Amino acid sequence: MCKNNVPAADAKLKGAAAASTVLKTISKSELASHNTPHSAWCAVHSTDASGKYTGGHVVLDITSFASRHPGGDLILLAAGKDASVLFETYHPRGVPHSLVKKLQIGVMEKGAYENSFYSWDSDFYKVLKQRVCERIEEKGLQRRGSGEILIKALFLLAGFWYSLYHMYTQTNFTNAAIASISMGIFAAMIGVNIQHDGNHGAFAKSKFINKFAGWTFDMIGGSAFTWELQHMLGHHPYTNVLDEVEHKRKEDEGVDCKLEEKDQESDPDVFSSFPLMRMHPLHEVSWFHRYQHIYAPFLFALMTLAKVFQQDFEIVLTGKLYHIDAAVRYGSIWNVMRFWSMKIITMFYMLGLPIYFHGAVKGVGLFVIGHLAAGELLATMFIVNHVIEGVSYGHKGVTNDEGVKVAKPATIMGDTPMERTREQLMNGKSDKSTVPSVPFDDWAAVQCQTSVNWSSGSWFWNHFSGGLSHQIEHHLFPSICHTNYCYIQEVVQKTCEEYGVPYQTESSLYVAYGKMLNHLKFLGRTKQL
Ligand code: HEM
Repeated sequence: MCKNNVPAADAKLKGAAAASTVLKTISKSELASHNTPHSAWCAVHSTDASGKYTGGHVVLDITSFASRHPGGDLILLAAGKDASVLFETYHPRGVPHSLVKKLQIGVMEKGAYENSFYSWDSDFYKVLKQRVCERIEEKGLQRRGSGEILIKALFLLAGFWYSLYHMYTQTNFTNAAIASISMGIFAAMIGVNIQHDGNHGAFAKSKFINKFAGWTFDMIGGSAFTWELQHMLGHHPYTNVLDEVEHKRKEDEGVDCKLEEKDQESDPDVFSSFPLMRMHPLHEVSWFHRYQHIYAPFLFALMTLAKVFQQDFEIVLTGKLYHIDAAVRYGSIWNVMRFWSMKIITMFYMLGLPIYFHGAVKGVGLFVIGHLAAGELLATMFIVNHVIEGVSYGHKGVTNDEGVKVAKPATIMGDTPMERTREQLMNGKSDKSTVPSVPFDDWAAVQCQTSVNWSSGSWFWNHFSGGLSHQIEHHLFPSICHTNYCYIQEVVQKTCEEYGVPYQTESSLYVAYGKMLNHLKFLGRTKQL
């Protein structure tokens, strides 16, 4: 049985910040000013010893605990903000209440973060966490990665360097281009299979190995720090949510964009990665969107180039990406130096050496070909998870009985799939009172509606896609190694069925891709949704 059994971290905690007896009230701006590794505070929603939410948020000083944190310095991503989502999703076995109490230095001022879209009161996620931990134990698996992912990682790294070597040494351009495509594919596979788990703290138990695995993203030309910020503070907590900038712009223009959630955060992985596309129902339609289902597959190929040349530099130079403050990573001169050093080194072997061996035009061509192959593969496997027929968009703000704006995921047709699944569950039961009631804004239920699986349960596709084929499981359990997803999938699906929560899975990547294009076609041609 899975318990909150984490004595090691607890025992090592000596003093930290908790000595004070009178807890001070902390404002949002004061919390936000403690957003660096040298002074890191974070807010998490308040619970009692049994894990029941008691309302409001406690403030923790995690500065000195960070070096002892079993999940490594990932904890620093929480600095300066409401970290309830990270706190809940990265600890499937929970965090001891006594540890939280020891780190607590204050409480958030009344009203701060009350307007967070998610609710955590239902049993759904708690039961899911427990069952998933039990399944992993039953199967004798490690929650974080072991031999299976390590062997794959070594194979992919060897494939990348071997392809690169061939790209330099093939005198025939066609052969060099084939090697470049192969290099691009291996780079994409390293991205989804190694760096992704490493940066989520899921590749291995060792913090050092996780860091090293995460760093492979810099090795293929990206930046692990940028990725952490945009993926873990943008995409995961705010999946399929329209970006704040777009919303503000519309408001300034006096457009009633129906988006009522004023302080909503954004999902920079999905929407801002793809200009010229209408991927969210609240985006305005332009004439060219009519053809987006035709040009989308070509545009997708630019994904990695856009990230490597635009987002990486934007965030390091401005210290911000949309709503995401980068101080916790790029506030450190060492991290900035690592960023620039790795950019220079990777440009040397991915662009400089091809130019040296093949001449300027062919060298640049090979570099671009590699990126296009990587971008196309990544986007194909990723976009179908979040932009597809039947998926819900994060939040169409609805006001609850207390006058608070909360999440109610809805599809582009305006329906909430959970209403349907709940009704089906009700119809099948003679005693309706036994049907569990999961709120629409329940964190885990929202994850199940804003993500879609494909080829669920398949070991091969799970490995090939680095777990992208099990996107629902990934969003629910980002700190569990992707090699486990095909083993926990059945538990997650059954629990969803039991609680009346939607679980959408497509039979193959091919089917999912077709549905994604249909969805884009509809979005590109329909003005008002
Ligand atoms: C805010 C205060 C936090 C505290 C007090 C805390 C404490 C802990 C503790 C006690 C563990 C060991 C759990 C176990 O072995 O089951 C742990 C593991 C972990 N934590 Fe945290 N954590 C915090 C925030 C975070 C954040 C913000 C992240 C991610 C962004 C994170 C990521 C992880 C990961 C990846 C693990 C390893 C999970 C595993 O073994 O499955 N933690 N943390």
